[in-house]
Amino acid sequence: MPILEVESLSVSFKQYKAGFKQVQNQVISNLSITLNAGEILAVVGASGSGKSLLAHAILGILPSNARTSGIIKYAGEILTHARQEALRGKEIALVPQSVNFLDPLMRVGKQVRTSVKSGDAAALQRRVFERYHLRKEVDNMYPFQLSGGMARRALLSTAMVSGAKVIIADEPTPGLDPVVIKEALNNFREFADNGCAVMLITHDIESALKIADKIAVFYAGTTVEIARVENFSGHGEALRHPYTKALWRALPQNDFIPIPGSQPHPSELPTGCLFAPRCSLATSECQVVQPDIRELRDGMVRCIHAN
Ligand SMILES: Nc1ncnc2c1ncn2[C@@H]1O[C@H](COP(=O)(O)OP(=O)(O)OP(=O)(O)O)[C@@H](O)[C@H]1O
Ligand code: NI
Repeated sequence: MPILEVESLSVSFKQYKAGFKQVQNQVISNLSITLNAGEILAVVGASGSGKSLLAHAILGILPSNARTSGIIKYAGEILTHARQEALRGKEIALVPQSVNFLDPLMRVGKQVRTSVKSGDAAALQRRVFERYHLRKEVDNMYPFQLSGGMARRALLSTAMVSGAKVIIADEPTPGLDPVVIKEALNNFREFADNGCAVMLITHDIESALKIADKIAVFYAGTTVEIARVENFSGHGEALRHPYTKALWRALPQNDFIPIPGSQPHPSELPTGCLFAPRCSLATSECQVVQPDIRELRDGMVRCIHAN
């Protein structure tokens, strides 16, 4: 059952160029994604591909100069701004990419306790801190007294005790030691197995493959492929999009060959397929219009040549 649906989301920012010329930078284009109850959907893609902006669009915390179009639904109903505000931190929790989201003036134990909606807040907070190896002294510390890794564990704790149905975790693990990473990933899996859902935004495809059900691959502000994790095997024969195949082959345990070229900047997106300038399959048709995302072999792909 879909718990969160994003339909044709586009996000752009007005930018001023030299000579006060205004341009509209398209940072997310026509993006659709569904998150089902019981599922972990990993979102992977290069830096600047729009992953955090998608998270912020779902939570309704995009900067005020962002212009958006498209529909986001939660539990089948449209997420209006008022509903986003009412559900934020309650039914939909964010593990933010930046540790600056912690309140600098509140002791971290208290911050975590205030996000508990039902049950014994003090006991839940201590239990989650223990799980993430945060000692008793940490309860009374202020964010500036924490290391980056400790702050990240406090942010994870906040989402875990919130009682949310959906957790959107934006790069939750960098800087954490492997034991804590494993703990956090297991927590996400348990959370989903209890009928909730997780969107796990990460650069770490290998970790994502261990716990996720599906992987959405982002490129230049849109999804090029959504595939089940089982498709990531061998030489990537079961994958659909040339970019996904190339990402898979670029992993150290595979061919470890980087993909030549780089992702286009939002101010200079190609008119046709966004990946065409780097794609060995590109034909003249690919230069004309951006392909729609379509179903293919129990997955989704945005490429006219994929079969
Ligand atoms: N407030 C803003 N104004 C203008 N452009 C922005 C703004 N915030 C983000 N962008 C641009 O939107 C694009 C997508 O940014 P986003 O932060 O979503 O990327 P990301 O995929 O999360 O990257 P990373 O992996 O580095 O976290 C980038 O090109 C970024 O420069
Ligand atoms: Ni990001």
